[in-house]
Amino acid sequence: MLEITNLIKRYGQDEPVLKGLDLAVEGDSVVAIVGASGAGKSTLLRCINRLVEPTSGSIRLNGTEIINLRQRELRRVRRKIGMVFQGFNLIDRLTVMENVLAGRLGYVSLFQAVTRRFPAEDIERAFVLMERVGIAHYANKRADELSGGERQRVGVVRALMQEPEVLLADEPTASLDPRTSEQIMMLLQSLASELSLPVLINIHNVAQARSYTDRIVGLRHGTMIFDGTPGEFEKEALDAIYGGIESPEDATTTPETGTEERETDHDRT
Ligand SMILES: Nc1ncnc2c1ncn2[C@@H]1O[C@H](COP(=O)(O)OP(=O)(O)OP(=O)(O)O)[C@@H](O)[C@H]1O
Repeated sequence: MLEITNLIKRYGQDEPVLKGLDLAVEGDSVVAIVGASGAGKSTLLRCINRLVEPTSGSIRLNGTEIINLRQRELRRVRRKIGMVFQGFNLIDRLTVMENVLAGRLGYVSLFQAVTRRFPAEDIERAFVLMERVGIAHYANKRADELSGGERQRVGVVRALMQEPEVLLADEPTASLDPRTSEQIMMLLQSLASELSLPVLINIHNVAQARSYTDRIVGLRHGTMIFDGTPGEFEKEALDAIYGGIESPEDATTTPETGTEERETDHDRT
């Protein structure tokens, strides 16, 4: 379980970007974090893995306080926090398998890492996960030979190789076409439930947030102003979060479209 209490983040002397957030996320819950540009969504995710240093508050992952951990303990806890990125963050010249195994770097010795001698169980786990997301046949291909959707599947498997206790996804579908985006959202949703893994997804596409998550958290200027189910996320919440301006994605994609796609594509993911 991830428990965030009174989280404040201030960059320099500026006005705080996160103004005392409270959020608790249980295993296998998929939470969308929505909000206008600059609302603090990325800062929130980055505070959780301490890529950004929180100013104050508490972030506990299955009982371990993350704030104030020193380097060594922080490295250990970071292994438990998987991250999926908008731009995939793969190493292009390496193969899919090599990229996937990078998820184990926090667990193996420097010698094993440098000589690429990963334990057999790591390689086996890599194949199981790659099979699961449909990229096992690309294991020996270079990462830059894959499509965007395939590259994001590599990113997801790399994160899962860490055996994470929480998965953070920062705009994981923003670089993908609508259909591929929905497949990735569906995949994250199914993996959360299969692995009992809480997943937090920063997302601009409100329709996809509604269709593929269990809970939506809305931020405005660093304050949580909505926390509810997709069914409760109606015009009033949208107006409060986006100041009455309909988000562009919501105008072009309806939640119903998402539902149809989900049924059609069910077997693929
Ligand atoms: N390293 C930084 N130094 C100073 N200010 C920052 C830094 N990173 C982010 N900010 C500011 O913090 C605020 C929140 O940024 P953040 O990236 O968390 O928002 P966001 O909701 O993720 O936006 P977007 O949807 O555009 O990615 C913005 O005003 C931004 O300019």
